[in-house]
Amino acid sequence: MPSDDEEISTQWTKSLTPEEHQRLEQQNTRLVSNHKANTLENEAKKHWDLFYKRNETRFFKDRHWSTREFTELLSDDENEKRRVLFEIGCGVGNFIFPLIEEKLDFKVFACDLSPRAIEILKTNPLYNLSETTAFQCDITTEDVHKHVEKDCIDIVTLIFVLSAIHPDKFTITLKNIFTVLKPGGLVLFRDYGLYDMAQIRFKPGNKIAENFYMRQDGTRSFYFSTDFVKSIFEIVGFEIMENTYIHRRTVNKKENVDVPRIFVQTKARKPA
Ligand SMILES: C[S@@+](CC[C@H](N)C(=O)[O-])C[C@H]1O[C@@H](n2cnc3c(N)ncnc32)[C@H](O)[C@@H]1O
Repeated sequence: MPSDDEEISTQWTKSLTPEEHQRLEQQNTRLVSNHKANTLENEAKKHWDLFYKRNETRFFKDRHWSTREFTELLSDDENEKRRVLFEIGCGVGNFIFPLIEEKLDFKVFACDLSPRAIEILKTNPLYNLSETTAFQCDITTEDVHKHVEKDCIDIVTLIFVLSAIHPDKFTITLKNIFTVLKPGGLVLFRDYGLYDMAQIRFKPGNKIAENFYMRQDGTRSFYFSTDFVKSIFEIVGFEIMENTYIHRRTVNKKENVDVPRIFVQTKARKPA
């Protein structure tokens, strides 16, 4: 029986069944209007803030897989200078607090579009125990440079965040990240993969653009192929170190849930 944690990494995405193909075709019969799409873009901050008002810390699980998947977060060099980590789209801290609990020796910057997420994150007792600076910021704008100097970050983590951003803004987002990284610095990326079950499940009326959808709560989600991830990182000047699909099963025996998920995981480097 697959466990909740089982992950297989591959170079391929799934092939679609005829029914899945038909569902994806049906999504094109009714697209989100331009007016609605523009409103969603202008109100992205409001929708994420309402998300955290409703869910507080209850929605995302702590990411306890991070050092297993991203061994770059571990360092065995005791003489190394303290490294600087920047968690972008940190939400309420499900990625960074497990790292702090594991006593990884980082100075941490963390930002999110939602002011409420940052407020909640700051109430976590681990916040004051660590050298963490959290701030509200839209990573698609140059505001980030008011908080973080250029060429100063060793590792940027971007975990299920780029998918929430309009694809027209992927390049500017990655340029902002490139600017704050030190030469030789890394981006660790995980996000929703092409043909993930959540993509196939969308009904007509929710598709905004190719592989980009609106959820019922007004937040949005993009589904990435590894080729697409490679192209957007390389346009900005990153070197791709790893880029793969992750096939995972989410299993909850009590609730009789056993669903396949597809993610993309990428490691990219700013040239030294
Ligand atoms: C799916 S959540 C992931 C949260 C966290 N990274 C984790 O793994 O638990 C996506 C997060 O991205 C944030 N976000 C969306 N657009 C953003 C933007 N333009 N700039 C910064 N954060 C953004 C949202 O507020 C939300 O907290």
